[in-house]
Amino acid sequence: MAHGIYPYLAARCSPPDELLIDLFAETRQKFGERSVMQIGAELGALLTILTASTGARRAIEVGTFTGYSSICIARGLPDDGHLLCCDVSEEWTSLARHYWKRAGLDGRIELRLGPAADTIAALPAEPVYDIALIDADKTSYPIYYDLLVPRLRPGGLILVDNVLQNGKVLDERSQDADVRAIQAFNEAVAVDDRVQAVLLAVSDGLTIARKR
Ligand SMILES: C[S@@+](CC[C@H](N)C(=O)[O-])C[C@H]1O[C@@H](n2cnc3c(N)ncnc32)[C@H](O)[C@@H]1O
Repeated sequence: MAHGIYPYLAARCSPPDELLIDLFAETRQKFGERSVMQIGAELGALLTILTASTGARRAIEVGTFTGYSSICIARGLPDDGHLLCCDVSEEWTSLARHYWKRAGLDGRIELRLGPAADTIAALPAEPVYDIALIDADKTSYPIYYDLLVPRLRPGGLILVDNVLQNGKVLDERSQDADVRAIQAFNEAVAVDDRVQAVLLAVSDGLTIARKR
């Protein structure tokens, strides 16, 4: 992307509301540098748009942290929609729970604590999910993806965050485990004929894979 264009477009997306601004600030105040794990506001807006415009009713998220992405997805669901959140951290997700309540979304969101691969593997292998977000430990992305594809309805979307690794995916000699895992993951998704996929330069890179 041309130099300087990203801040321009990020500043011209619908801004986050007061609740998301408060969540961003409280995450930073409580968890310091860890707050960089939060998704950006422009990706948050895109999550709500994709969830709402596809008419999604059942969603699943791998990697919840303090809840920013989950709130954006849940806001795109209908009142009787359901989002299943998978994370390992009681501490980080306790802030998410607080904000789900404040947002009036706690009835729509369920949290399961534990390794996400175990949580997803324990779900029936039925194609019932309309939309999924993967945003957890990068080396496990292929595992999450392969567990999620059969659980997604035809036409459903898998969204995958951080697929550019701050541009480090271009370094074919990288020894960084996360970068190498994402490089391999991106190659595999591009030739996976179970889906139609596009890699977008939104935030740190977002893959959208639509199940055929
Ligand atoms: C990048 S953060 C997620 C950010 C979140 N989507 C947001 O919008 O704020 C990654 C999260 O993945 C979780 N995580 C890491 N390893 C995991 C695992 N094996 N199973 C489930 N969650 C895991 C971490 O606890 C952390 O909360």
